[in-house]
Amino acid sequence: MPTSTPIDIRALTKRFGAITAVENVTFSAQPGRVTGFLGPNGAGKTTTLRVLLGLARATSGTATFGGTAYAALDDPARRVGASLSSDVFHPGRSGRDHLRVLQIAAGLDAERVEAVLRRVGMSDAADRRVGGYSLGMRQRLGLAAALLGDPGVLVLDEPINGLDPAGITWMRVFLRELAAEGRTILLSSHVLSEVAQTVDDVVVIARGRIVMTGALDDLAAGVEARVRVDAADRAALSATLTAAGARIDTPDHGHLVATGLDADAVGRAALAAGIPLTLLAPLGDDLESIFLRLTADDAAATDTTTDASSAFAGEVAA
Ligand SMILES: Nc1ncnc2c1ncn2[C@@H]1O[C@H](COP(=O)(O)OP(=O)(O)OP(=O)(O)O)[C@@H](O)[C@H]1O
Repeated sequence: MPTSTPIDIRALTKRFGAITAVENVTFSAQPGRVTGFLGPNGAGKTTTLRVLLGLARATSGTATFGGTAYAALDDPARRVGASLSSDVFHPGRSGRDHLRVLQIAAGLDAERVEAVLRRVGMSDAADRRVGGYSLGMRQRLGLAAALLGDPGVLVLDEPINGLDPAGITWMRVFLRELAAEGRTILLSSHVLSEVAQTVDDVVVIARGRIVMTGALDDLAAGVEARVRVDAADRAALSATLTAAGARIDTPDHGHLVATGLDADAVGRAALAAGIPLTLLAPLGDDLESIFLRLTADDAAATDTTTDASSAFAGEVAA
């Protein structure tokens, strides 16, 4: 059984000259769980992971494995496995040779190469040149490399990016299995829906700052319902829904949007007031829409962002 430790990121800030890539980021990832580190492109995910893996230096704050920085780990290859999207594979080298080079450099047994090839289902393709691999095969090879030292902690940058549906299912089952073995798994993604069925916990980052941490369920649980609704007598509908406790927002696609009541409550309020509805459609309560509202690029869209984040049951930083 590999030795597993939590990942602890505390008050991490990383600046590149005038650019602040990551600001005061704090979160942890626990053993036995898959933690999704989620945010749009450029949000600061890769920078955070690079600091964690000792590939970049923090401007301030710490990123450790149970209190120990990567560079200070006794036997890093056996403790932490990583796969970064920037990893380069020599295109003329076979998958097996790529792993051999890493295995030798890390001082691991040669049999580990065959073990990880089997584990990621790449034994048959192992003698082919990496240059001819599909993106899915490269992802598997990256994962095989991360697993060489049978580490208790896995740090994976966008492991699902570019996979086809069968590949996503395979990766999901595999990562769940690795977590069930007690490993700490931190994976980044810019698409929540791709990892929603894989992760236990989520850490959402936008513009270098954490906007939400908690269990995946917290993401959906605290968000106010929104309903697109309309009636021939829009003024009467608006007054009725306001009286029932909804806020009526700017028209969406030319219709009213009621926030704070779900579709059932909106329908009942209209019925009680004798207002025939011409439209009643729940809005934006699928996970991806919530994620997009939370990470909206337009920082001034704080109406949605603040409303949504302040309602989270999980720990929230504005
Ligand atoms: N070496 C660097 N020098 C200058 N700016 C950088 C450097 N590395 C990253 N940045 C900037 O820091 C910010 C965060 O980038 P980062 O790559 O960490 O985001 P990300 O969330 O991983 O996005 P992506 O998925 O696109 O890689 C971006 O504005 C990026 O341009």
